[in-house]
Amino acid sequence: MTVVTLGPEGTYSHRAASALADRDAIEFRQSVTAIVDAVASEDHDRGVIPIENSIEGSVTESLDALAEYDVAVVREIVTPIRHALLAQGPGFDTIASHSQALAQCRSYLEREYPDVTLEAVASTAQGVEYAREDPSMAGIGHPANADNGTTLEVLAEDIQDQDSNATRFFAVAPAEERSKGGGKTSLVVYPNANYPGLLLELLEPFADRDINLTRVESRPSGQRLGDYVFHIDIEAGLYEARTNEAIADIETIAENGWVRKLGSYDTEHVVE
Ligand SMILES: O=C(O)C(=O)C[C@]1(C(=O)O)C=C[C@@H](O)C=C1
Repeated sequence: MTVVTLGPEGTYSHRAASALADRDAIEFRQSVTAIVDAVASEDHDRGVIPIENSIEGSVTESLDALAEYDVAVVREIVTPIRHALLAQGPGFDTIASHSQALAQCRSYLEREYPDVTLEAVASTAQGVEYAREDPSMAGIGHPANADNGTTLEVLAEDIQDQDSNATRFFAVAPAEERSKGGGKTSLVVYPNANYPGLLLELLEPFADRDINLTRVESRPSGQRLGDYVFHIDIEAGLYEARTNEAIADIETIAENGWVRKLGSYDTEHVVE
């Protein structure tokens, strides 16, 4: 099985992808959209993308890619995120990392480095690679990246704003691998409508059947201001009659738009 995820080597996405395949079966892309595209066009069997962080919330590029491409979600991987500050030495003037990682360390950075320039780059490991090439830069990423090639100094560890920092990743697969088995299901709903009580109507079919929601997120549809796509995760599988009844109700409400069933899956917690 070949897996594609966010590169270069050493990203948190790479660490999560290691739960699915050996290191030599993992390839890298520079963006989440490119990963989902590679799976939708069946260049790879699986893609691993970050979905949501406990401090910073949704990874919006991932949600938008799931609304745009027809792929299945086949597994959820939750990992702790513990960031370190890596550099050739203390004489840097710029800190580069993924925007999510910079945001997860906001308090530390404001307190310790209020005058340093923060630069958002494609991934944490990319920021660390810049620090490896340039003594005026530091990177924020997993501390294991210090020894990837040349050795960088670990200037500080555990710099995330909360010790409990964790990110949820989805393993995505080609659409025909969509599964009905699993304790959770993800849906993307575009009602293409706007009237009082629409969101309430969309959620009632779950409440009526005692189905717990684990996430509701709205993203702009891109069509017009105030028009939304809803990402809904529920604690029930597509193998259950109540899930299919609730989805049938939602399909009626969204008759002028669309409902995408991303599939059912189980959650795995990866500690390291
Ligand atoms: O840059 C990385 O290392 C990633 O895998 C991306 C990402 C994200 O997009 O949330 C993954 C986990 C952390 O929350 C920080 C960054």
